Amino acid sequence: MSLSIAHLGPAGTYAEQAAIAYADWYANLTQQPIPILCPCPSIAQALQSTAAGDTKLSVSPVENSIEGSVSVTLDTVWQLEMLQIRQALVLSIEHVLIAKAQQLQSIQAVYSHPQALGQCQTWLKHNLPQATLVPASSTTEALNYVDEDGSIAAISSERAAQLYQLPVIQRSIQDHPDNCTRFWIVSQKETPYPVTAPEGSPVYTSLAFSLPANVPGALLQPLKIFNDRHINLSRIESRPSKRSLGEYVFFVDAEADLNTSFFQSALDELTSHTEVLKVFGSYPLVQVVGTVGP
Ligand SMILES: O=C(O)C(=O)Cc1ccccc1
Repeated sequence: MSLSIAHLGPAGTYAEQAAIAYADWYANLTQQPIPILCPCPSIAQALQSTAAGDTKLSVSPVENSIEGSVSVTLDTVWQLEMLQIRQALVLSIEHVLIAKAQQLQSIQAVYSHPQALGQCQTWLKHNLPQATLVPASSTTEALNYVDEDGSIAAISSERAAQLYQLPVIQRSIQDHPDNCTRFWIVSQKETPYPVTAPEGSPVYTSLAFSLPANVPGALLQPLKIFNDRHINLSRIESRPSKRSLGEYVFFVDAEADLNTSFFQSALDELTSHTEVLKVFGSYPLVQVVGTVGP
């Protein structure tokens, strides 16, 4: 039976592009049938479908080079303790403006996923100051609002414009040319993962913790544990604990492999300086992305 992969849908999203690129890479490496893609209405629902066992893997955006973290992915992985990150991949993102307008001045509203609106905010401010920005559940869902008279536009990909045969009025509207999003490939902890990363792929460990007390220096202790071992932290991000105002969960990506005594000793020490500590997995960042056609 083919592997099933959940992702934010409908067809045409960047999450689907990442899932297609991963599925091709996976089938090529394992000589297994190409995985089946399962579009979901939200990022949280994609992760929940894997947690519930309805899909084997999910592909979720976690961080963008312009907009930063995708909070819903962090919050959901923190909540669903049965999940484990198995791999990361990076997709290059080029946004296009889709509208039936003849000129930009006719556009009164722009719909897109909040990540895409954020990644294009400077371009939008300079080129469409009159337009209202409206969040949609995905860049593809935004295309439903593109109207015949050209007053409503959507930000999506060139690939989505081709899939749904809609006109592109402006290309490459992201605020920086090298716009990239990192995605996590996630499974249940007990699901065997048959893929071995190519030699030399960098390995990361993602974890998160809350602190035992909201006092000066409380964060310093956990950070010192990594510093003492010269473990580089490629990301540290705080999210509200949702329990009380001013209380946070810290999400950390460490450039180190969990399966070393070196990192295990850091975790042992970390346990005594944190309240709740969750390790989401140790995984390689693999260059899997080619060009995905429509
Ligand atoms: O809405 C999409 O297409 C997504 O996959 C979410 C998203 C949006 C913008 C950049 C990366 C991911």
